Amino acid sequence: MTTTPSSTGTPALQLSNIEMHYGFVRALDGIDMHVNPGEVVALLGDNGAGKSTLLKVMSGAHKPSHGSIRVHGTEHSFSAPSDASSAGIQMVYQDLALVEPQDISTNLNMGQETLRRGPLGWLGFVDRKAMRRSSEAELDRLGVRTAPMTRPVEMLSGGQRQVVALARSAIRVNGESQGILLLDEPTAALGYEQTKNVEALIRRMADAGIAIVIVTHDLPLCYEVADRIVILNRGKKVADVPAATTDRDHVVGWITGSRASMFDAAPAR
Ligand SMILES: Nc1ncnc2c1ncn2[C@@H]1O[C@H](COP(=O)(O)OP(=O)(O)OP(=O)(O)O)[C@@H](O)[C@H]1O
Repeated sequence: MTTTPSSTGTPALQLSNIEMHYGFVRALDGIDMHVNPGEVVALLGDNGAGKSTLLKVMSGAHKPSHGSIRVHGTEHSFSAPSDASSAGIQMVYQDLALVEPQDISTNLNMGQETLRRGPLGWLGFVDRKAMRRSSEAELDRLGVRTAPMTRPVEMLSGGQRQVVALARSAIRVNGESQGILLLDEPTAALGYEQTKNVEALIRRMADAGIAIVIVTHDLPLCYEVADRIVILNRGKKVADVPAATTDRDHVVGWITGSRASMFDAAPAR
């Protein structure tokens, strides 16, 4: 597992002093957070802690009221998810955003279709065989097993759908620069076996160099895949700790607020 910065020492994604207000509600209050290439960071917190808001800031869906975002060291200002996507950040939403009647290959290639050669390509005809071949190669590289490429997504199980959605994002971010994946509750509503498959895929994607942020309420998942745990409480970061050496009771204490923030100054004696 990678818990140290990349060879250049530059985080894949770095947020500094992020604030976000919804009217009078301060949903995020001075958040500093980073994720390194090849690292999995679990973002935890109770209901209303600010996790979704922070994920939306990272994915370009929300513009923060204050603060800066750097991707591989370059400062960005996202006005829309397409800006974040261009910077190599892909978000996998809980609803997965798959097109149910279309087959796996079509879903994997959505928005990046291969056109046929010659006049048919000029008319916008897609090359389904080439798309299937390249999708199979990409999935092999990620070590992903799914149903046959021609199977419509509506015929897949919940776990298989989650794998297709994750693989689609992994393929998109695995371009020239190392990508960043944001996952919103990736194992919610999955059974034991399906959860294990998704956990294994998340680890393989990280081992391929992708930086991953997971929002979850699932502590076992967090301990299974995360290198580091970041905990929010009422819009503030209260802990940023390595998963391997942090006691679960401490994590629960930070989530519920019964444990003081590790960033608060020690009380004067
Ligand atoms: N669109 C909105 N308008 C006003 N307030 C909002 C909006 N979205 C979130 N909030 C408020 O911002 C705070 C953080 O909410 P957020 O959804 O980010 O929390 P969360 O940690 O993702 O919670 P959950 O685990 O319940 O999804 C909460 O106080 C919430 O009520």
